[in-house]
Amino acid sequence: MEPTKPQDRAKLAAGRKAIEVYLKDGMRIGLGSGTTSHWFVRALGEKVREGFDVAGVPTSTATRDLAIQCGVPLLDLNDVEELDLTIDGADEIDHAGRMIKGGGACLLWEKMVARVSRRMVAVVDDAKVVDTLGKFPLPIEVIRFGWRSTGRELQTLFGRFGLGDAPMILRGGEANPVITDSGHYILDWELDRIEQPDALAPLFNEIPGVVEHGLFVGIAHEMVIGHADGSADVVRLD
Ligand SMILES: O=C(CO)[C@H](O)[C@H](O)COP(=O)(O)O
Repeated sequence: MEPTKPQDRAKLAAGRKAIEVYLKDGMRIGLGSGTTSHWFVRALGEKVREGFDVAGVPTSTATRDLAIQCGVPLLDLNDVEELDLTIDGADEIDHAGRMIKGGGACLLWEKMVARVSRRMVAVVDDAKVVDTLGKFPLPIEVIRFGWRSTGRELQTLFGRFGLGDAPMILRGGEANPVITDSGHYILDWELDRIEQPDALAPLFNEIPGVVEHGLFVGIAHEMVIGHADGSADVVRLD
């Protein structure tokens, strides 16, 4: 079914363009999460029905379920040394291809799958492209044990970058916290402007309790930017 909302039409345009430009018979593909990636997965299902031999590693249980519904054959990441390509969305992307991801709480699997992919293509609607990352709250996946303590360490780290005022927000709230596919919590950080994403990104994983963070730097090779009129631009980043 064709979407009616302009942003959804832009997401569909990006997903379709990704199929047109990148998909080749025989490919093994990382299947991203979120609504934009899901347009891609649906379009991939159509290709499978046309006879394409493709298979994918899903980056969330939601994408796994959709892929099964669409008839896209699945692979286990354990059995894959390298993927040809990952197609995945983003919550924000700057002109250098640095991204904030994890709005759908899937950042851990998304980063693991992107890492084993020869190429990673970000599919976004044009509202996601920004000059400076940070308006979208940065998601950080933490283990449940001592999550406040981990959060305080994160606050200290942000303070070193002049970002120390952001409150600690547990996604879903304490009464009903969001639990990721791997059983963790998400802390969302309203940082407003992340001026030094490259310097900040490697420091999160030094904090015990942090499982993964939603800054994806040096990961995307290309981006496909969809527009509500159905057109889409391909931007190469390397
Ligand atoms: O990172 C993600 C999920 O963890 C998604 O790629 C991101 O949230 C974009 O989603 P959408 O395509 O629905 O806007």
